[in-house]
Amino acid sequence: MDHKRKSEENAQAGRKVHVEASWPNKQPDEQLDRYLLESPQEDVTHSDVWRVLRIQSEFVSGFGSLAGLGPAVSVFGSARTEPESIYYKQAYHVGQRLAQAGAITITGGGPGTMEAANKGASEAGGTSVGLGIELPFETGLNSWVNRGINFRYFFVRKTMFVKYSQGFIVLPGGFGTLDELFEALTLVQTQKITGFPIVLVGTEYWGGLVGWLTDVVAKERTISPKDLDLFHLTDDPDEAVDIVLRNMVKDKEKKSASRS
Ligand SMILES: CC(C)=CCNc1ncnc2c1ncn2[C@@H]1O[C@H](COP(=O)(O)O)[C@@H](O)[C@H]1O
Repeated sequence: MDHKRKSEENAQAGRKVHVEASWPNKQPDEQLDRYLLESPQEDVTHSDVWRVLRIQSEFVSGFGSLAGLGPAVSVFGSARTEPESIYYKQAYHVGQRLAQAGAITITGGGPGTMEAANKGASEAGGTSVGLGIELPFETGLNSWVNRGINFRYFFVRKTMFVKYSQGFIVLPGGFGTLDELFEALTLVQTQKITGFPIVLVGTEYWGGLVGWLTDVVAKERTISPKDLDLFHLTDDPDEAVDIVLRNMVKDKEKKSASRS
């Protein structure tokens, strides 16, 4: 996928891409997230203290940019999914359906499944958010993001997905996707977030993991058997969208009832 060419085409077509750096004076080759996670050495201990202020500022600018975003759903999946893949088509469909329903699509702003969901949302006239991450192999935001923010710290960015969406739809993916999935599951399990639907799309892909969670993890009681109800599993992207949209309506009704 030639992203540069796509960006130029988008620019010519007049598509507006609003990108905000979450930290001013951004130096793309500086991998702050990596430095932060390195073991402390005598001479860098003090810079860790300053780093806290940078992290704080990334939270502040993320919250500032996304405040009042509106109803949104985060869509996750592999950065490596090819456009010919069924998962790419499904993610596109998810983005499209969300936009048609007036919901915002949030992704990691990268290639593959993220690009597909952003493309579906953007082509259906919806708000297509990309929460990009600075990586050593810079890929940049995909061309279908029409509201983009760049982050340096994965953990700051992950907070934004949870805080500004009302559900997760998770297509097949690798470590990044699994990280996002399990963070959400842990937050729901520990009731840090409530009424938050998590839908896995792709029974063949996720079946092994779900089987292991059921036959080993729940059986060994390292999770409660009822924790298996914290997520849905489907092959149908429409069903995935319906689950999160239904939950959004329920949530809205609950909030307005508690106000009256
Ligand atoms: C080709 C390649 C690896 C590009 C990396 N470019 C990326 N850009 C933005 N978010 C990403 C990227 N890689 C991983 N992520 C994050 O991790 C998830 C995908 O990771 P994975 O490919 O399943 O493990 C995404 O939902 C996203 O939030």
